[in-house]
Amino acid sequence: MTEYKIALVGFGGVNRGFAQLVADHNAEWKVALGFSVRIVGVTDLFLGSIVDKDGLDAKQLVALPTEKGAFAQLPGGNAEAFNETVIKHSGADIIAEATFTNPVDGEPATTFCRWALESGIHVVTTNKGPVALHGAELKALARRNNVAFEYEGAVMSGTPVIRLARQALAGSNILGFEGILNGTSNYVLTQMKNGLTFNEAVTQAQQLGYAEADPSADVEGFDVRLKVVILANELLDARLNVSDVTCSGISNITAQDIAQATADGASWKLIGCAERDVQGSVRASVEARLLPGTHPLAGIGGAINAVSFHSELLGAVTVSGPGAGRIETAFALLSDIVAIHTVYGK
Ligand SMILES: NC(=O)C1=CN([C@@H]2O[C@H](COP(=O)(O)OP(=O)(O)OC[C@H]3O[C@@H](n4cnc5c(N)ncnc54)[C@H](O)[C@@H]3O)[C@@H](O)[C@H]2O)C=CC1
Ligand SMILES: N[C@@H](CC=O)C(=O)O
Repeated sequence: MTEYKIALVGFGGVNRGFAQLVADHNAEWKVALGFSVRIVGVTDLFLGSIVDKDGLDAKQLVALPTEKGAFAQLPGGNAEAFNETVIKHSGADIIAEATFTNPVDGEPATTFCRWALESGIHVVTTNKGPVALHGAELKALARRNNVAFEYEGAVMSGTPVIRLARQALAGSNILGFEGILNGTSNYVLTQMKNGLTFNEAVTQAQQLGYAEADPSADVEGFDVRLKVVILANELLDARLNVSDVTCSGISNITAQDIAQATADGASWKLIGCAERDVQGSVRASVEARLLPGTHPLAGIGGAINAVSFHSELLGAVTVSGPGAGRIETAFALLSDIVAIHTVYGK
């Protein structure tokens, strides 16, 4: 029986959600998935760090109070975040990287991924920064070190999009995509329709664990822009940089705009899209659009996301599911570990 030793880098909503999955489901994974997981280290800028090569108690980790330096309360824990030690020297086979997304340079998460990959350790991440801004370099680094760099949760949380398009739609000739790719902004638009103010809806999205550390990334479209870059580079063979994608958000949409749209049977949605033209160049954008009620994306509400892939052989294929959420995104880390097990396991 394979047992993966995992170190968690960042212990906010997503990695705490992953520890919860381990606490609740590790025994059944042995039977259903053919492996189990042992958490050997955790590090977090706010909480500190802890390593135990014999394995940490996942339930105890989940129950840790969100207080500065809280890991010092556990035997062997420290109030300081020894990120490099935990990544390189905890004995982990896999690093689950879930620190904040930095949309400018992807740091420090990109450095964390590099440390792991250079040390021959697999990386699973939900962080959009390293993938959108340094994806090609990190994939090459992983290949050179014969390890995996997996990031299913970087787009649409636990809803399978990247692997589905890359594997199940291989050969269909994907020409483009359009989608609702941010849970927070879709939740905000939905709650404004239900009568909340913009600020009240953003606060709710933060409480529910959907929003970025800086929620302006959600409502100004920057988060979707990273996801568009990831999907376009992955599926359209594009080499887009963030600056290639035109970008605007939803913060200018007023309660009156929403009411008018509702009266007209339409809905405002933040849409990220990209398409390849006949010359092979890819154009991409992020913007709020007023969709008629008949549009397939018009009825997607709350933190649910959806993306339609346009392919030569199938026409439109649309996938819909959770676009944010702690447990939903933690599931994406599990799906990455399953993918690693399929290739490297046994
Ligand atoms: N929450 C969600 O629904 C989704 C989140 N993501 C991405 O997953 C990642 C994690 O998300 P959440 O857990 O919700 O964020 P969070 O803000 O709850 O947790 C991030 C944690 O990283 C820690 N951290 C920040 N800088 C660090 C550093 N230099 N070293 C060590 N730890 C550091 C923070 O102290 C915090 O506890 C983010 O990149 C986010 O964009 C992706 C898909 C969905
Ligand atoms: N803040 C993001 C989280 C997932 O990427 C969102 O709301 O979609």
